Amino acid sequence: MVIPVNKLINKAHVFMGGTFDPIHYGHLRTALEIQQWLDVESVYLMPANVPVHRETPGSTSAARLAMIERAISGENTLRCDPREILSDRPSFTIYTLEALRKELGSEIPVCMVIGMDSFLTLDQWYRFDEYLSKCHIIVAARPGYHFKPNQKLQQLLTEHQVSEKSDVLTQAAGGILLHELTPLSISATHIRELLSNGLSPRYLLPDSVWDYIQQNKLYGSNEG
Ligand SMILES: Nc1ncnc2c1ncn2[C@@H]1O[C@H](COP(=O)(O)OP(=O)(O)OP(=O)(O)O)[C@@H](O)[C@H]1O
Ligand SMILES: O=C(O)c1ccc[n+]([C@@H]2O[C@H](COP(=O)([O-])O)[C@@H](O)[C@H]2O)c1
Repeated sequence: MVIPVNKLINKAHVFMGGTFDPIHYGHLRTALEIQQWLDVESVYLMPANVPVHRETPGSTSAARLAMIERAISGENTLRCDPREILSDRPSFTIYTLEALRKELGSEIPVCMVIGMDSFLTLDQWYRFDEYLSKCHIIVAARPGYHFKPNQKLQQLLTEHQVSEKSDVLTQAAGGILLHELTPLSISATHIRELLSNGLSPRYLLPDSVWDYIQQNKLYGSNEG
């Protein structure tokens, strides 16, 4: 059977890690736009359990997972990969990349999506010099974070930056691709601040997530 070209779905495995404390439209829109741009079947949101690089999240792992499930309910192209959040060990991304490679083999492209703020700290991540042998890195622009790489990151870019999506769809790993998206100046920090000041975060995140926050009185909110 001949499959029409526009029905061919790229096989790359794409994931976006985060604390998601709570998940908001900045995460969701980024994941969706990247899924559509790459024309892959889905993008996996990968919540961290024990973040290795920041304070303990303001809500439990179970609550963060429940909010993600509510946020992506009904959207087939976004999925949750709970491997980190269901694991007791610290959520070092390199362990996840090793596990993905074991499952997927060495040929399928793996793309890790991170925002510009995350990218600017990448050289401090555990065993970061091994990342590009295991995955591509897609860096999503984020309002408020300008592209100012330090010397180490500049060096990494000189060696690995690519400019076309075909570069990450046809090779298994090794490319860094910077990508512009609909700019959404939304952060979980701002949402938590609004809530702790008794203000509504509505329209910065899905109503299903806002309902969950109120029902469970998360982040110092009072039930509405
Ligand atoms: N508005 C946004 N636009 C683009 N990328 C984003 C946006 N918000 C978060 N990201 C990216 O999503 C990933 C997960 O982010 P995270 O869960 O830390 O959310 P956050 O809003 O940055 O949270 P916090 O304010 O608590 O640090 C990171 O790579 C981050 O850069
Ligand atoms: O493995 C590391 O050393 C490491 C250091 C900093 C961040 N990360 C991962 O980067 C992703 C985004 O982190 P954050 O703080 O924006 O939620 C999330 O999946 C973290 O586990 C991973």
